[in-house]
Amino acid sequence: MTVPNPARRTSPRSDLTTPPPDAAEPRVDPKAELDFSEIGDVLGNACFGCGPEVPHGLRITRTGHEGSTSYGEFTVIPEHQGAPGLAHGGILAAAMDEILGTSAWLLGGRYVTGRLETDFVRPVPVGSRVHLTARCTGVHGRKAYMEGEGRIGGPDGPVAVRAAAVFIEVPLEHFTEER
Ligand SMILES: CCCCCCCCCCCCCC(=O)SCCNC(=O)CCNC(=O)[C@H](O)C(C)(C)COP(=O)(O)OP(=O)(O)OC[C@H]1O[C@@H](n2cnc3c(N)ncnc32)[C@H](O)[C@@H]1OP(=O)(O)O
Repeated sequence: MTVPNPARRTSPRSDLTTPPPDAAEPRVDPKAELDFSEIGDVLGNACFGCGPEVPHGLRITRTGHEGSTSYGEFTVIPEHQGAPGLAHGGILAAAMDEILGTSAWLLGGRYVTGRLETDFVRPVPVGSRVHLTARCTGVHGRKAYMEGEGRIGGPDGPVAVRAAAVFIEVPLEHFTEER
């Protein structure tokens, strides 16, 4: 049996992260496009992914979107290292989680990651600028199916990481209730 080489696949999707045939096309909520301040009420500026002053955080900057496709960037710093001189895989997965979550946000609901699948395609040296892209591939009930990739050095740079995910819509209380 031939084992597929993940580096040669163009999508990391499994059955669990592939929208079902009756999934709806994603629709961006114009309010979500405009009302960016609301996410600050939920996440504040303490988010490891995008908090602008979180020590050793990813400090991802969101650079724009077209429909549900969102774009962002971050730089791999020494504190993100796993193997010597290279980004830790968990850091790259966190970066994908953040940009996938940004595209889910644009749908207008409040979403959390239910499942995140990641293919690590090539090593990412410390100091790299990683360009992130994510999009919604379908919506089914409370589930938003997402996928994206991270490229080294520029939007057309080599793909380093690919991810697919299912985000689940939750009520505001998910974030505010005491636990
Ligand atoms: C641009 C402007 C800026 C915007 C910035 C925003 C950026 C934000 C960036 C942030 C980025 C970081 C983001 C983060 O880091 S979010 C933090 C990480 N995630 C979590 O903490 C989530 C923890 N889990 C839960 O709270 C619950 O398990 C949830 C809420 C997910 C579901 O529990 P709940 O009891 O509510 O729902 P349910 O169990 O009835 O399931 C409902 C449906 O969902 C399906 N399902 C459930 N789990 C999975 C799964 N694992 N794979 C596939 N499917 C799954 C399930 O089959 C069912 O489908 P169906 O039977 O209806 O068909």
